[in-house]
Amino acid sequence: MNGEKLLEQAKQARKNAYVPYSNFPVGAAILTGDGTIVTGCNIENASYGLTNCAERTAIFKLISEGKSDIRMIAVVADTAGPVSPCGMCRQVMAEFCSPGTKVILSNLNGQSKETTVGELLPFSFSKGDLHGENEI
Ligand SMILES: O=c1ccn([C@H]2C[C@H](O)[C@@H](CO)O2)c(=O)[nH]1
Ligand SMILES: [Zn+2]
Repeated sequence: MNGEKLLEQAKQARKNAYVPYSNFPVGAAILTGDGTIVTGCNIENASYGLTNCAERTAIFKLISEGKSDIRMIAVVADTAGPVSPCGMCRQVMAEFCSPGTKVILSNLNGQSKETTVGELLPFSFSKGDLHGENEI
């Protein structure tokens, strides 16, 4: 499984997005160490703030299935350049990924950017901060 194939899965999941308010469907796909793929789409609500992004849908599905070991995340939307995950999703990625975990961001024209969770959210708040273990 490579980034291109994972992006294809994200594009498929994007078709399931529930976006009556923004009309901005987003798809995400996660690859784990054992080759499992879990996908997600954004799911909106009449109470706008309850919206769940595609990335968090995929991560929460994965965790709720008792899986972890995220190796790669792909995200796709109809943006001018590669889509850029929101801050909330970056924080959730930081919780369940390593700083080096690969993230492939793309648009529908095939413009894509490969980055990492650590690049997307440097100096993130984490478990260690709660327990007094992190130093600057
Ligand atoms: O990376 C992103 C950016 C935005 N959205 C969603 C949230 C909302 O449903 C819509 C517009 O912000 O796109 C995602 O799912 N992922
Ligand atoms: Zn988000």
